[in-house]
Amino acid sequence: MSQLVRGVIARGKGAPVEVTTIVVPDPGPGEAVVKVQACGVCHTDLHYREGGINDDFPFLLGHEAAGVVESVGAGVTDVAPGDFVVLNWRAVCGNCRACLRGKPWYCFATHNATQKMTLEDGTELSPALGIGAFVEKTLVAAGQCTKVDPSARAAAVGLLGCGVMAGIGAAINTGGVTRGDSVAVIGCGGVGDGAVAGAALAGATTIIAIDTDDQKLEWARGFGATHTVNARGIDVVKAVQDLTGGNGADVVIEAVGRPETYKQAFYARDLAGTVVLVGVPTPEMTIELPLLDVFGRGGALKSSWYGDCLPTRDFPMLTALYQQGRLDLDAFVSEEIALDQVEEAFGKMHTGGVLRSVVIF
Ligand SMILES: NC(=O)c1ccc[n+]([C@@H]2O[C@H](COP(=O)([O-])OP(=O)(O)OC[C@H]3O[C@@H](n4cnc5c(N)ncnc54)[C@H](O)[C@@H]3O)[C@@H](O)[C@H]2O)c1
Ligand SMILES: [Zn+2]
Ligand SMILES: [Zn+2]
Repeated sequence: MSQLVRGVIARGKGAPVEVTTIVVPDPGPGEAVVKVQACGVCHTDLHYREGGINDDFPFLLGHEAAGVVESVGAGVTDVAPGDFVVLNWRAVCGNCRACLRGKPWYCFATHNATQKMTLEDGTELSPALGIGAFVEKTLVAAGQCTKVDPSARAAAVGLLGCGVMAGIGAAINTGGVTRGDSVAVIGCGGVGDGAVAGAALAGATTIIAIDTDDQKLEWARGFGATHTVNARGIDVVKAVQDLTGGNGADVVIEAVGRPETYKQAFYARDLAGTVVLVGVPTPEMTIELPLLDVFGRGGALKSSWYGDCLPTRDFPMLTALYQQGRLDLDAFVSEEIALDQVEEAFGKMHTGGVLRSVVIF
């Protein structure tokens, strides 16, 4: 029997989101229905509602969530009703070329639920990042559910489902930050501060946080930034060079997704440094770089999807660090909000004052 629940959808490009009734089918083979307890508001949800990712409206937004498995379909053995799980948007297949080559974070056969959640009139919804979790209950593939310590706070560990994981993983997994490194992070929202926290966990000794908002910079210090730079009206590349003995940073992480910050990231690295691109640009964005500059700089230019994470390895590990007081996930949660405040939370991404708004059910 399908169930009727409340959820947040984006109907068309740029239109404000709305709370409406969603039809959640029973889980089919390999699927699970999860009672969502908390779901963070990520900038990628705003990209969806602005039509910046694709045009498959209407979207069921939300993808950074933790909750409890309510029911599972045939053949599901890894999770059972009652399990506390963090949802992931990349359930790796184990069999594709990427998986077999030991790089499952590039899995191109990601399994999401095959059935669709719909509106009451039968309109099929596109779940954001294959999840859709601004909803009381959601249908996902069982492989999208990763069990973590059930005593952990849902609002905190749910953030591992996207932004904070993307940031920590960009630093540790993609950037390979190690003890003694200098790291610059451009954009200190939930993702960028995840990168700051990841760099600190990895033992970086210089961590430069860069943002246009002083409040964000103050929070970045709390996550381990050793230096902060307000990017307004200054030469960001020079600022990073000045703080790294003229060299540029060993690892530069871009967590904004704009042409000017992509360009800053490219030039702010040490000649042998690594640039990690995490911010998501829109399809029309471009930058021009002299080929001599591309050629003349060694190191590596990488992008990072989901922090090159393995949810089954990384979610329980980071939850353990959180429980031990070594990773302050609570500090990412600026406010707990209700389902009908998602549009307001999008507004705060521009006006500031909030690191992560988290919808609590
Ligand atoms: N690659 C991935 O796997 C992945 C995962 C999640 C999110 N993202 C992307 O990462 C980006 C950041 O997401 P978020 O949720 O942290 O967003 P956010 O809105 O919380 O944070 C963005 C930050 O960038 C700052 N900023 C804006 N313009 C700037 C500039 N010119 N210089 C320096 N700082 C500037 C803002 O003040 C803000 O603090 C988005 O593009 C999002 O889509 C990527
Ligand atoms: Zn695969
Ligand atoms: Zn996200």
